[in-house]
Amino acid sequence: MKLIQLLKSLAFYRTTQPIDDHIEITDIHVDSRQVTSGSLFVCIRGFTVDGHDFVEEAVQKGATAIIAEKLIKHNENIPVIYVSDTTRALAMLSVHFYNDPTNELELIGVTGTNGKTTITYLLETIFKANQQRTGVIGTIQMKINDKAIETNNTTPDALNLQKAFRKMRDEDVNVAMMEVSSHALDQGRVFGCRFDTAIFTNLSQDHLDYHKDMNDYLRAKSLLFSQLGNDYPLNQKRFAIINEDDVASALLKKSTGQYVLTYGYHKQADVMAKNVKLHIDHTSFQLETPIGSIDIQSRLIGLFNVYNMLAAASAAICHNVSLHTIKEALESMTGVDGRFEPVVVGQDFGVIVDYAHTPDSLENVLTTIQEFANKKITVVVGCGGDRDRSKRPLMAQVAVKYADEAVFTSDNPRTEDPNQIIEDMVQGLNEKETNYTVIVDRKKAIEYAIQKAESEDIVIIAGKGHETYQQIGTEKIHFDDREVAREAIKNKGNC
Ligand SMILES: CC(=O)N[C@H]1[C@@H](OP(=O)(O)OP(=O)(O)OC[C@H]2O[C@@H](n3ccc(=O)[nH]c3=O)[C@H](O)[C@@H]2O)O[C@H](CO)[C@@H](O)[C@@H]1O[C@H](C)C(=O)N[C@@H](C)C(=O)N[C@H](CCC(=O)O)C(=O)O
Ligand SMILES: Nc1ncnc2c1ncn2[C@@H]1O[C@H](COP(=O)(O)OP(=O)(O)OP(=O)(O)O)[C@@H](O)[C@H]1O
Ligand SMILES: N[C@H](CCC[C@H](N)C(=O)O)C(=O)O
Ligand SMILES: [Mg+2]
Repeated sequence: MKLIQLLKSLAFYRTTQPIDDHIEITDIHVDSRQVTSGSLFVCIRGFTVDGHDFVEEAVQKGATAIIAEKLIKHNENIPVIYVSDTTRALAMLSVHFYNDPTNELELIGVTGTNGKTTITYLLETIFKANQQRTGVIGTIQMKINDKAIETNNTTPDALNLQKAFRKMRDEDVNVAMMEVSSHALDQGRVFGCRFDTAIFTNLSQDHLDYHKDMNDYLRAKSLLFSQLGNDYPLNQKRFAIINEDDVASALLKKSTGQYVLTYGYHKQADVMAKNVKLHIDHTSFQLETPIGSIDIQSRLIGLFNVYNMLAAASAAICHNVSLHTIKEALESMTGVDGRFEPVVVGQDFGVIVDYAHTPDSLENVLTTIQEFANKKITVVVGCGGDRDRSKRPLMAQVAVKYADEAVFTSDNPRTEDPNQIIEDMVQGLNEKETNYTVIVDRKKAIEYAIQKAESEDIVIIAGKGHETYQQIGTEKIHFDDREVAREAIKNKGNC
């Protein structure tokens, strides 16, 4: 694409020299290490380094133009285009470069502290059952139809997002569901995405390393709703799908000028679960919606998953999927990678791997297990390094409150001392709360819990779910809770 053409996506800019009509842009890059000949390099000020410091490297690698927001020294032959905000410019340029791909597909965004990944996978199953071609973007991976692509972030930056949506369109995807993290909303990674539907799951404590406080965290989440398609024609309805039972629902409803569809269990809502029956191996409820009601029997466990199913069903009916198809899909879903995933090697006790890494999700998972367990519950849990420190004591409190024994261990210590992270957790406990053991080495912690388990006990290994690594320092070492648990069960030898 011609540079002069691409720059039409920017409202105002200044250039160091007149833009030559012939300059062709072959690609856009934000990382100097990835620049290829003929690219446009956009300088982004990061949390760690400043992209403006890498212009020289970008030019050496063949960048033919630079977008910057602060004065840079430059090679006279390369035009520099100055804008007031390079992050916003990146989104606009990417949308233009990839020819506005989200205008060509139905796009559903999911935000909230817990449940996003689960809901996007439920939606994928529903839309597949509806004979549509699907794309998924989120924590585990990106998926284009059945092809999985590895990603670094739950929500990629604006450039990689628009590129991914174009790839989806090239593969005839017509509906995409993506997790929209609060970090992404705060950093403008989803500027330029034309959401048709925005889902809110719930709000509870997490990420207070990044957000100043819970209000700031909620403000970031609300951006998905305030950015929801105000420029759309009336015949194309946009929906905000909101959990009525969550205290944040009132503010989020006010944040959007679009249609609102609420879902819930306790409070009166547009879409409701009635007659909920929770069992150890399945869940049943009646799904009541504005287009009718239908009985659902699902293999997902726990009330929190009823909420996830309500959210997914609500979005699906807004996208004209029939109740019959929603039922068929929800009932076919066996689970999501690393979420409440049983590890079964023929042993006579239960082992579950789950991704609970917040106080609220840990409480949900432990209270769900408590409902069915009649013998000992052991939880193996840690807290991530270089992440919200204030959730550590809260997670320890939840662990000792709902489990008979907690084994505190490491969960991606990153650049922190794992002993100190566990110390921060233990600080949350009083002298009467002694039902815990500290085993820093996660493998040994899992082995210990499994070794001690007796017939019908339940061991829940929380926090890492689908992850296949342990990040120590800046290095990622292969580690999979499910593999370690399976090995430990075999070594115990009662299966
Ligand atoms: C705190 C945070 O959000 N950081 C994100 C941010 O990185 P950063 O600001 O540190 O970037 P940086 O390293 O300073 O680089 C600045 C610029 O210089 C460029 N650069 C850098 C080095 C170089 O040699 N040349 C060069 O050009 C970089 O490409 C970049 O454009 O921008 C990067 C690119 O988009 C992200 O990958 C990165 O996410 C990091 C890996 C991260 O851990 N983020 C977490 C906190 C996060 O975003 N999590 C949420 C999910 C949370 C949840 O809901 O559970 C997510 O959406 O993933
Ligand atoms: N609706 C929910 N409410 C509370 N807890 C939930 C809910 N759904 C799932 N959980 C718990 O949270 C964990 C993470 O679920 P999931 O991966 O779907 O959430 P997420 O919002 O994508 O998380 P992340 O922000 O890390 O990407 C699950 O393993 C389960 O323990
Ligand atoms: N997306 C979450 C994942 C946390 C998972 C847990 N295993 C950890 O590393 O803290 C985060 O980045 O906070
Ligand atoms: Mg997720």
